[in-house]
Amino acid sequence: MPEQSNDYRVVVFGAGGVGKSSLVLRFVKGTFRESYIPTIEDTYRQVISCDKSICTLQITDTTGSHQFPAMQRLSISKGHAFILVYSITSRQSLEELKPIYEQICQIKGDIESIPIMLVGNKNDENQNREVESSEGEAMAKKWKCAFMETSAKTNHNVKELFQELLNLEKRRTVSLQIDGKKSKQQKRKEKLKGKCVVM
Ligand SMILES: Nc1nc2c(ncn2[C@@H]2O[C@H](COP(=O)(O)OP(=O)(O)OP(=O)(O)O)[C@@H](O)[C@H]2O)c(=O)[nH]1
Repeated sequence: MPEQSNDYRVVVFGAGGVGKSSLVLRFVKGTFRESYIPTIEDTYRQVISCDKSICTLQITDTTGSHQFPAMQRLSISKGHAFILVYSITSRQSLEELKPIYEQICQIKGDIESIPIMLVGNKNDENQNREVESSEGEAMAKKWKCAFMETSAKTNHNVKELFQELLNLEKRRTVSLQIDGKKSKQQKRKEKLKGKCVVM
């Protein structure tokens, strides 16, 4: 977990209607609503145990609207980890994640040190599928992040999604500690290798 803070800030991004609020509400409150109420921005707190201590997971559910670029930049700056959500029923929603990913790269720099999950939600809607799992996986590989398909409706992989994000953070912390012992030249080489690529 980041030093000097007991809050671990996770920011959820994605196009309007992909199910960001539904995933967060399913995780935090265990509920699901069929109706669609667009979000401006909501923040939820969940107490979790990490190793032998307690910390707070602060989850920011952002708007799917493109009207608030300053809010988006601020959320990226403050975030420790990111969940990028598209709907498997909308290829467009996957496309819309690209500029968000690019902006995370620009603001955060060394992208490989940031826990990011690419999430294909609504996987209960297989009959309306526009994006194959293999395409999500390929994108995640390109973006050097982890990938999962979920359904906020059926509760498929929702807890696992947040758990995996925390696992990524844990692995990152360990690798940063190991990294501390590497030579400057080796670190530079690895940094160059970790540059962001957008398809
Ligand atoms: N079938 C199915 N529908 C879902 C799922 N997740 C969300 N929905 C539905 O999709 C619609 C939009 O869900 P939201 O969670 O409000 O989407 P959002 O991404 O937060 O939307 P914005 O607030 O506009 O950014 C609602 O009608 C939900 O019931 C899912 O996993 N499966």
